[in-house]
Amino acid sequence: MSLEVSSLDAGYDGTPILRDVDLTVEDGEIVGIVGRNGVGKTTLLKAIMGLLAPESGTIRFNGTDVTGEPADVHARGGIGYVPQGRDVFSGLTVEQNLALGEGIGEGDETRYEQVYDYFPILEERADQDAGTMSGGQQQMLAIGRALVGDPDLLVVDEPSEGVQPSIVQSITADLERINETFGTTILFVEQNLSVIQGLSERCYAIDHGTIVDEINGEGVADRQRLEEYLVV
Ligand SMILES: Nc1ncnc2c1ncn2[C@@H]1O[C@H](COP(=O)(O)OP(=O)(O)OP(=O)(O)O)[C@@H](O)[C@H]1O
Repeated sequence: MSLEVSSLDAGYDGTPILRDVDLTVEDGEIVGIVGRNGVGKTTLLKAIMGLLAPESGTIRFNGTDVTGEPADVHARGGIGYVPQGRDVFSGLTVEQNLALGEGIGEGDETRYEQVYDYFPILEERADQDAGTMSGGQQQMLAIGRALVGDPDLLVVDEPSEGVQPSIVQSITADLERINETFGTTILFVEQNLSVIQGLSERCYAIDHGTIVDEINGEGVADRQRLEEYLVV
């Protein structure tokens, strides 16, 4: 698995948001994208997912140019997406929500078992409407739904948002375990310092639609350096 974004420009209805974004994710890495509200983090993930057509630049997945390909092509090619706000279907059961992920990738029964192993609460609540679950449980469901499709790359938009602090840590640990056990590469957006520090091996800071810093190993442990790019 490899993801390579080069000189990417993207925006909405002619309003530029992302400018000249370069970013790479190597096989097996966990890479974070950090930055304040409204700097373009979600826009970047949408462009990577094919939900927003770039103005210019290229997105390569496993060496293949996928720029401008629609989202379902990205999904079938091995990129799973956990959108901001999760987008679970409240009126569908947990199991029905998971099944939506199956249609996308090459999921099979074994994947369900693995997802239920990771998130036992999803098996316990399989027949309940997703809308009856807490924010944290819905986040687990959204991650589970992406995993059912057996992605090589999991793209996660603000996993801590709307999740109780006590559950944030467990979701962080789950993502780490998914990376270790399945070898799933993870690219995530986050503003929560402890999640960023707990999860990222490396991260990019984004401001006004541009990558302004690339922070490696020791830098990730440097709270002050990260706080420059976050609201504290
Ligand atoms: N669908 C849209 N149409 C027009 N403008 C948009 C749209 N979505 C986002 N924007 C604008 O693009 C800019 C970047 O938004 P984006 O959601 O990518 O930021 P973000 O860093 O993910 O912020 P947050 O952390 O609040 O989600 C903002 O100015 C936002 O108002």
